[in-house]
Amino acid sequence: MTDGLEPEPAAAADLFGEHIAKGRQFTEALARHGEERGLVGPLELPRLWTRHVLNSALVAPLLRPGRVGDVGSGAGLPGLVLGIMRPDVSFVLIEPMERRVAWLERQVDELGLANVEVVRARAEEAKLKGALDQVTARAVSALRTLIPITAPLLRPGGELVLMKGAGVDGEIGAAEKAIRKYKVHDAEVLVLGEGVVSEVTRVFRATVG
Ligand SMILES: C[S@@+](CC[C@H](N)C(=O)[O-])C[C@H]1O[C@@H](n2cnc3c(N)ncnc32)[C@H](O)[C@@H]1O
Repeated sequence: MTDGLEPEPAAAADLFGEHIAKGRQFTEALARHGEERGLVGPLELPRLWTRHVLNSALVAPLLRPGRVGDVGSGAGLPGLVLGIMRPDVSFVLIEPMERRVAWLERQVDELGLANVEVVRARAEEAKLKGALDQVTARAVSALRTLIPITAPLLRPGGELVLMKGAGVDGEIGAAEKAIRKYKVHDAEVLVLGEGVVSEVTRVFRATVG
């Protein structure tokens, strides 16, 4: 057990299923090294499971076998959590900051995630245009600026799976121009985890092209 880390919530084993050992390994590594590496603030340890790891884990059932990009993975949220939970999906974690990339690569190695690749780049400069089936992102930017950097990575008919806060409806209103420009359609807001975790996760899901 790592000092200050929230005890593992009951929902963790249910959500991770057979992958719970790796879920614990990643969460404990983040609790141990996250602060010194500037990945999570000290105040996050008592809510690392619920607010960060389980919140990310709730997205796993939305993914389909194929190639999924996680833009701005940072500490590996949601990319590494999803990589652990969905070995049937190929992930590419797109992150520009060198020390975060080093962390992600080390975790991929230590967790033995053969399905996860790390690319050091800003999304708009990554050589992945039109290459992905789905794109995830969490806490990167508002939809107005997030859609222009994520939508071009998708193949026609690919899907945005963007984790958002309670202000998502306002973000959608402000993103109208980008939604039209990037041919974003069939958009919906999913509320995940009600009755399962203390903080629900909202996802803006939409098809592009
Ligand atoms: C606030 S952090 C969130 C990290 C992680 N997704 C999370 O939920 O904890 C935002 C991350 O997005 C990355 N980022 C910012 N702009 C980006 C861009 N244009 N393309 C890819 N990543 C970007 C930053 O380097 C940073 O790691």
